[in-house]
Amino acid sequence: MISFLMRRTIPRCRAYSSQTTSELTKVEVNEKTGVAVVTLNRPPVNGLNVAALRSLEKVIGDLETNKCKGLILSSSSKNIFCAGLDLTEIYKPDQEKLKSLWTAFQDLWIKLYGASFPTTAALNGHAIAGGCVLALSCDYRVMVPNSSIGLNETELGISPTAWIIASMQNVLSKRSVELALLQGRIYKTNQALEIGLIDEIANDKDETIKKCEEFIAKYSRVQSLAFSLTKRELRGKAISELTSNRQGDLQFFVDSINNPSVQKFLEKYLQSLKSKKN
Ligand SMILES: CCCC/C=C/CC(=O)SCCNC(=O)CCNC(=O)[C@H](O)C(C)(C)COP(=O)(O)OP(=O)(O)OC[C@H]1O[C@@H](n2cnc3c(N)ncnc32)[C@H](O)[C@@H]1OP(=O)(O)O
Repeated sequence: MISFLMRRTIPRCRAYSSQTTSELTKVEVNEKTGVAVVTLNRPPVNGLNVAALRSLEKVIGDLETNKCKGLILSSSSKNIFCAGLDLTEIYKPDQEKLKSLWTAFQDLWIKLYGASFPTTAALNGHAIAGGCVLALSCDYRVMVPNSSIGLNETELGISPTAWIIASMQNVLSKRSVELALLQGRIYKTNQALEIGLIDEIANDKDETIKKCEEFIAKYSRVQSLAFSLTKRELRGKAISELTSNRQGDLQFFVDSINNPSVQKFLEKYLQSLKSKKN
């Protein structure tokens, strides 16, 4: 069943004993449970460029084909889950690359949000903007202390589009979504737990994975077909709204990014990230 993931086999004593590694996304499947740990691997911050988005999308597609029992999305970084879209791809962007970036992000969201198996995010660190979208696209989120999570797009001058809002509305109260999005607010771990943006806190990365495994195990008695049909009923509307308006959604993003005031802000923002070290 999971033979496609077994090209590089590691010793049986490990719980997760079959694995493939691409440069950008590492996959380890527990042969006993069929649960896959998928690790984002684009140092330093797992910035999402086209290749990273496509790599993750392909992995999820393969897991779907191979009837995976559950997904744990993790990161190879010590303290960052994902810092969102690669800012260097949206500052002074090449227009074709910009379109490919958003199209790849749409494709990934459709696969992850609509996955027919339980999905979890083991947040071993910050999950900002697109990183938060990845977490919100999963069914469950566990985060380590002293990290941050949220959608800061309005701070950057970009307005979140309908499917991103839908992902947040799936998790938070209407009031919390309004406050979070209109303020472009980033939450610390304990605040995120309070409003329901994450489901649990874990002490460290290993514990995030353990808690995600426990969550997925709760579905062991649920019929796969019933699970996927129910998820489709719950999430299908948001997905079909995007699939029927892909071009409009893309144009909105491209226009937002090309807005001179957004470009001006991105320039300062990138400088401020760089100057933190000095
Ligand atoms: C309608 C639109 C809705 C959805 C759209 C989504 C758009 C996005 O996702 S835009 C991306 C927004 N992301 C952010 O605002 C996050 C920015 N980064 C941070 O806040 C911090 O880096 C961090 C909290 C994630 C981590 O902080 P830490 O102190 O550990 O590391 P840094 O020194 O800040 O970063 C290391 C290194 O990485 C560069 N970098 C950080 N984030 C990004 C990024 N998103 N893309 C590309 N590069 C990034 C940062 O500049 C540093 O680079 P140098 O080592 O070269 O200085």
